[in-house]
Amino acid sequence: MPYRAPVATTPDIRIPDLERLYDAVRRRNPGEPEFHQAVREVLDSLAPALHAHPEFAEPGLIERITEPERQVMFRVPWQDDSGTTLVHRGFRVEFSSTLGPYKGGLRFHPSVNLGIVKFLGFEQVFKNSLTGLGLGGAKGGSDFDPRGRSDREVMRFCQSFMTELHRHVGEHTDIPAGDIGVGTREIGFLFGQYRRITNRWESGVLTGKGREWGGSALRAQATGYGNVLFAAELLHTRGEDLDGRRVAVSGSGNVALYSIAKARDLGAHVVTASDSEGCVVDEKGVDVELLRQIKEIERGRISAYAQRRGSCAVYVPGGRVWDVPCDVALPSATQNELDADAAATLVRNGVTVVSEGANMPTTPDAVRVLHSAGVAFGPGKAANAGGVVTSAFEMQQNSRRESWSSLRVAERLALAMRTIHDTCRQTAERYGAPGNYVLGANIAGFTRLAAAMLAQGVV
Ligand SMILES: NC(=O)C1=CN([C@@H]2O[C@H](COP(=O)(O)OP(=O)(O)OC[C@H]3O[C@@H](n4cnc5c(N)ncnc54)[C@H](O)[C@@H]3O)[C@@H](O)[C@H]2O)C=CC1
Ligand SMILES: O=C(O)CCC(=O)C(=O)O
Repeated sequence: MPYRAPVATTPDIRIPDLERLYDAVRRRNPGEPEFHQAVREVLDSLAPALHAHPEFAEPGLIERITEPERQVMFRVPWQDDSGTTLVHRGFRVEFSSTLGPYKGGLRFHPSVNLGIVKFLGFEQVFKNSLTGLGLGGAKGGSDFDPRGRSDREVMRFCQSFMTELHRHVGEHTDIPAGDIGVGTREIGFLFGQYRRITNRWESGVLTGKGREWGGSALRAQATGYGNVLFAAELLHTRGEDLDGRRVAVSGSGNVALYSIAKARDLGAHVVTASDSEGCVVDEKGVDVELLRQIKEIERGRISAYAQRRGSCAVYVPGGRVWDVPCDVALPSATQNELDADAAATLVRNGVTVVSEGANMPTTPDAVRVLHSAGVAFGPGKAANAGGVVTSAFEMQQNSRRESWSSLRVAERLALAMRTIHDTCRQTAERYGAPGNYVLGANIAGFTRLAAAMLAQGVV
């Protein structure tokens, strides 16, 4: 069903002028287009909620929601293997602690800047609220690129990063995890330095830890697994399932790898993967063990996959996976990787479900194309929430000194993804936009957050 964004134009003076609020956010945060985009999408969803709940129209509420509680920027000096001193920039944006301690990942990538971290932190607040768990929202990272660096260099960088970050984090304050460029290796180095500086075994200070030192079963798999479970829920609403479907996945990192593995387990045929230099098309179905060996163990490029896989796989330098015909598309690499042109191609080729493993991978114009064509669209705030949900399981295990089995975590993750799906679906219906999971996710996240903010006063 075509969806028209309900920007408030009502003369009802109790409803804030969302257009004016958006302009103010743009003015206060110049040069941060990703943050503007994330705020715009949420504000465009809110008019029905503000009409139904005049109490949420309290002056200043949306201004507070769009302004981080705290933004930390710091210098990260370190020495590479040749002894050269390099200086990077570190960030932690603690966006909201209304619903619990700040929670969200760290991204190490050359493109990281304050605006990127703010967009990710803002998204995280709504995602975490939508899960129903007691988690606030934050994000952090650095413009450091771990790619091509030795383990020792990554260790020295992480130690320097944590030497400043430790002042701001803690199991009851702010609990970082991984994101692009930050996996179990980086979390290990960060945790080691935190323990050394503070002289505390505080396992709950980071999630995504190794299994032997406080990590949860399935945390590494959880975001990809969760997104595939969410896509399956979207298919179920149409009386379909993943069995026998052709699936296109972008990326070849943590989220992409475990999306491919889970989709394959559920009988789907995954035919693509990519990195920032190109994509592979594998008509026999992506060999996830080979891909994992190349990307996670050898830390190589995806072109090596086609070389080693044989004639069924083709490497397309600079190619995009969205040109490959598929029933289900799972963008799992980075923001704004699926634009309106790619969405139109997917629609022409008969896609029925698009579910976001990455954060904000689909541009607003592309979402409009997909909605207009009746494609079921799962926004990242909902569809990739399995990662942070399993981080919350890790925190529960840490505080109780427990270690849950994979089966127990898998059952809880599946239940959480079903509940998040149903919450989005029912909220969209209740607020007059059936099938619009963007509106459903944003309003469900907003109403819980706004009610808690009103209860806690102006802070
Ligand atoms: N790791 C997690 O638990 C969660 C991650 N996410 C999101 O999922 C996405 C992927 O994150 P991870 O898999 O953890 O990171 P990763 O570092 O393991 O993998 C990132 C992948 O994206 C690819 N990539 C990066 N920039 C690209 C570009 N410009 N074009 C094409 N490919 C590009 C990289 O080659 C790599 O394959 C990000 O948007 C992240 O914010 C969301 C929720 C949780
Ligand atoms: O596990 C977490 O704390 C956060 C994961 C994350 O960064 C995300 O959901 O985007």
